[in-house]
Amino acid sequence: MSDNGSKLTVLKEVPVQEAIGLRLAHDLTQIIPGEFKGRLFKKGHLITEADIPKLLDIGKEHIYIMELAEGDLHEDDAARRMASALKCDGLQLSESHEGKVAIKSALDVPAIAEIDPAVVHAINELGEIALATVRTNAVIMPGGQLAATRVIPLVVPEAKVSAVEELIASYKEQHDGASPLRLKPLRKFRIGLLTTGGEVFSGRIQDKFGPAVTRIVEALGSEIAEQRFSPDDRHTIVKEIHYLRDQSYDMILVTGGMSVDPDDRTPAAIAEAGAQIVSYGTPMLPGSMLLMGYLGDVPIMGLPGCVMHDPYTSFNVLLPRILAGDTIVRSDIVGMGYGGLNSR
Ligand SMILES: Nc1nc2c(c(=O)[nH]1)N[C@H]1C(S)=C(S)[C@@H](COP(=O)(O)OP(=O)(O)OC[C@H]3O[C@@H](n4cnc5c(N)ncnc54)[C@H](O)[C@@H]3O)O[C@H]1N2
Ligand code: MOO
Repeated sequence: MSDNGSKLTVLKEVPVQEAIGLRLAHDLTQIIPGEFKGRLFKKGHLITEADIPKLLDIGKEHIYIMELAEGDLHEDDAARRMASALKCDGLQLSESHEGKVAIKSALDVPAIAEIDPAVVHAINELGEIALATVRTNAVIMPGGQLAATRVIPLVVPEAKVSAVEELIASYKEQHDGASPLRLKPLRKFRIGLLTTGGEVFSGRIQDKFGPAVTRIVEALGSEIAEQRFSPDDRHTIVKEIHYLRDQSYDMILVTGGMSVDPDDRTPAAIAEAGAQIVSYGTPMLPGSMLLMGYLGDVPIMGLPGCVMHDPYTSFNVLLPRILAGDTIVRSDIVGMGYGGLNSR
């Protein structure tokens, strides 16, 4: 509440029994663990006699009646204004709900988030307000949420929200109008897949890698255009990589033979095929034996066995970035170790 010189926001506590005919000043939440969490009453709801036991059930013996002073903002309006300042092409805002506005993807394809952490910190440094975001490079599916705004008290000085708007405006000014919060859409790649391993090539065991990689790739809107098979023979692997390159696929994936056995030929074959190796080995677990390289400008990856069975590996981190058009460099790989342990 702020003193604007003339009038202060008035919050009057009224016992619920005396509140019939009055309007609620904010959304009221009910939580029944395991069953329900959400809005029981909406801001502005006209209280009736039938509401009184429901209000008592959620622990409300009093409600607020509010007269907002000029220069103060209701939590819903403050959250909406902050979210509007952050909105740009590809984003949409939810209605305010219990004082919160969600910022979501408006794209019809998956995307990755690009967020400037310094701006997020500067906004949260102001106090009494909250901007929570996902991390840069998080995958956001169509309609998925990447951030939310809220203020902490029921009422904040408008100056607080203006300060947020100014921080965002000055970021946009310095970045050609780009918001500190944006999405990079994923392109649809046609991918060539080479599955190595004598035990699969000979038919001793059934291929489990193809279906696993297909699932991951398709979930991001791309496709495995062709799958080839090879025994653990370096020359054959090189020949098959060249075949896939000659089909002009957008990316080449090679599975199996990525670790330390004598039959693990894949890393050497990828190098012999002419790829520039960005890194063989990735400081993330699972997924440490992953190889990242480029054959000309075509990304090529050697995928270790864990990709077959582990739901989140270094492949899940790098693939979306490649589909978004990022070129992976060594510092990207090095940076994956911090926070890169997904213990099972
Ligand atoms: N002593 C060490 N052991 C392991 C290391 C290590 O550094 N030192 N690395 C571990 C990591 S990390 C991984 S991941 C695994 C697997 O590495 P590879 O990519 O070399 O996998 P393979 O040896 O080719 O196969 C392992 C396992 O998976 C089966 N497989 C392979 N491809 C398919 C397929 N297409 N369909 C079905 N099953 C497949 C294969 O038959 C083997 O049973 O190594 C750790 N060990
Ligand atoms: O590369 Mo392994 O792929 O860490 O489980």
